[in-house]
Amino acid sequence: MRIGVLTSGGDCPGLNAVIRSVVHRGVVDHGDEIIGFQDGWRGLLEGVHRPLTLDSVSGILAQGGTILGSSRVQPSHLRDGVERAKKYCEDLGIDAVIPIGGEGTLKAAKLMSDGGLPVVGVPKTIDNDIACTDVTFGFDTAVSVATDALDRLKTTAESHQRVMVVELMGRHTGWIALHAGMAAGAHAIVVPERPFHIDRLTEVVRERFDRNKKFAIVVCAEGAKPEPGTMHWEEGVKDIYGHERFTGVANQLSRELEHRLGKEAKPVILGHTQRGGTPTAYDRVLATRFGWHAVEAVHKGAFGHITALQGTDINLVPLAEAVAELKTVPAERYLEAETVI
Ligand SMILES: Nc1ncnc2c1ncn2[C@@H]1O[C@H](COP(=O)(O)OP(=O)(O)O)[C@@H](O)[C@H]1O
Ligand SMILES: O=P(O)(O)OC[C@H]1O[C@](O)(COP(=O)(O)O)[C@@H](O)[C@@H]1O
Ligand SMILES: [Mg+2]
Repeated sequence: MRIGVLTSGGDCPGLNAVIRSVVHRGVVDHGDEIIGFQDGWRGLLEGVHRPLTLDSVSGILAQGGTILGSSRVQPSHLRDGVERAKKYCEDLGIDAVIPIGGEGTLKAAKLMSDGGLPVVGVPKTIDNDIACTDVTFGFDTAVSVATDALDRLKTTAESHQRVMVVELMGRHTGWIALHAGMAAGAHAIVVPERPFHIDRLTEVVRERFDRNKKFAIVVCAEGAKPEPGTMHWEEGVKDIYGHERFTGVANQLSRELEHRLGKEAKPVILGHTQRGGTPTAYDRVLATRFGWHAVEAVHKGAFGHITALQGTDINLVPLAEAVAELKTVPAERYLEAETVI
């Protein structure tokens, strides 16, 4: 068979491990030809591609980023391009496409699949918010990077009796903040699923100083917001891809906490360091398994599905189910964290 592969949306440690696995399983075990589209859906819409051989994927297992590049394309442009993408694949003799991406990419994959393109998706995101899969690769790496940063911030915060307000990624969900906050022993964790009340947050930090503690670490997901009407809040505007441009929860929160507590509060925005660089061993294994199973699904003709980790098995889940809703942090998971902060 001839199989196309592309990476789309925000990059994520482990993308190269999936690409490598698709090439190995396809070429070595099935005698397939693998074609890589450049820069995500744009490569498919504009016809920019190259063959991927065993040599092209040699040495990329532990490499961050994606050798295929990624991009964002306006959804309307994508909707208009379904027929063009199909025609292009037919002309190239491509039997199936494996898009690797987050919830946006998988919505685009569903669009293509509904339009008749044979597609098997592979979910990726450091945010871990895709429904139907217990975990996405990239999440473990992001949590490790964030935990290491929090550990380091604790020692400098203590030396200067400061509050550190650390902003982690997590546009719609607080999985990275929850896990890194728990792993590093943060003193408050703020997530988008649970709007915060500035009075309560201030009290948590004040009580800590009252107990003669010398510092506090407040972890917040970038998409976290206050309960409406409880503090002045600058809302972000949406970009042309429909993503909110955040105004900086750490900046706004640290200003407010400093004002209320009379203690120095520093904002720290970890940003893209969380998704750059080498994937952890866990993410390399999960990514490799996803690639292997995506090729199997193509050979079974199981189009319109994504690979998903359920327990320890990799199963196939319909795209429609995978994009129906995001996997948010449930209240009981937040309660477990609250007990130890
Ligand atoms: N609702 C949608 N319908 C069709 N295509 C979409 C939709 N949302 C996003 N996409 C496409 O998928 C691309 C990647 O989505 P994005 O949210 O940026 O990244 P991710 O796949 O990591 O979530 C977008 O640039 C766009 O082309
Ligand atoms: O800076 P970018 O590339 O626009 O993306 C930022 C977003 O991408 C992420 O890192 C991952 O989100 P996706 O998996 O949806 O791409 C988010 O945590 C973050 O909000
Ligand atoms: Mg997205």
